[in-house]
Amino acid sequence: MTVGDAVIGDAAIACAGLTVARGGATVVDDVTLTIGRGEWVSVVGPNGAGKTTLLHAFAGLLSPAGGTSAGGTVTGEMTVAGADPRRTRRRVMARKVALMPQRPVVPEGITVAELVSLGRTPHVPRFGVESATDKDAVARVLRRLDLEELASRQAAQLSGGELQRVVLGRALAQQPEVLLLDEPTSALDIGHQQQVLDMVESLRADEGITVLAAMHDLTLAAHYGRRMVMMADARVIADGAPEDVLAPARIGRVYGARVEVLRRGGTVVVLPTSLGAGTVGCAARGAAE
Ligand SMILES: Nc1ncnc2c1ncn2[C@@H]1O[C@H](COP(=O)(O)OP(=O)(O)OP(=O)(O)O)[C@@H](O)[C@H]1O
Repeated sequence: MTVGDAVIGDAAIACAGLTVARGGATVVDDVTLTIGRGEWVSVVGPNGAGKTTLLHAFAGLLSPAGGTSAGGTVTGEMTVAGADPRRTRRRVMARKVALMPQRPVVPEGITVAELVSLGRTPHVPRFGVESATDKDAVARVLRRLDLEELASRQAAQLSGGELQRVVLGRALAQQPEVLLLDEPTSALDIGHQQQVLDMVESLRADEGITVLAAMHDLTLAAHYGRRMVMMADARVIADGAPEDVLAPARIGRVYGARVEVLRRGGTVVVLPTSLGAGTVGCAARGAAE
């Protein structure tokens, strides 16, 4: 099977010339990527670069079969877990691909356990009831994410960080082949950041799920993603090992930030520096190379 010029073979995600237009603007521009099964790829880039839109395109949230919806116009080639999300029914796609959204919508009156159970919906037959397997999957997720004590609480009353773990739980309960994470740890304290990302990493290593995670924390993104894709102005401007992508000059150009990039024990650490102490500094716009 090929997408564009690439032979995708066993790829979990492949796209060629993927372009998304929204509200008259091109917000994802000519993106070509191939992501192998079992990879963890971190997507980084400044606000508005197009990260969420890319994840939504892969999740099939932007356009129904045919290509156009209020969400945007998606052109180019794309396959995710063996299917084109634009031409595959949402329920079928949801058995293979789960998205943890940046801004979750929480139905009124729903408990934590019920919200996590929603992840089983694509697996439960229409007009059927949850099986023992479904209940087991939910119980396992509640345990692994340290959510058992919160199970009967109203989801709408949780703290931002608690809710973020519950929403990840819903995505994990889907038991997807491809897990799309949009800022999965933005509301978490440092302990829960590690707990949650370590858990996703163990699922990747043990069960071979593919992880594509949009993350703002460059150090965490580099620590968990063996590969990093950097976006700016709707385009992919760098794709490779974190130590290559996170060049201080590039971070300065793309983010308009002054940073120092250190290597510590095989991982890359990005430190903000104060005026005068930094290595670089300049404008954020027009950063695409
Ligand atoms: N429904 C929409 N209609 C029009 N423009 C949109 C819509 N959704 C997003 N955009 C625009 O698309 C661009 C990319 O947005 P996107 O949310 O993908 O960026 P991002 O890289 O995820 O940003 P952030 O880091 O701030 O979450 C932004 O300029 C945004 O304003």
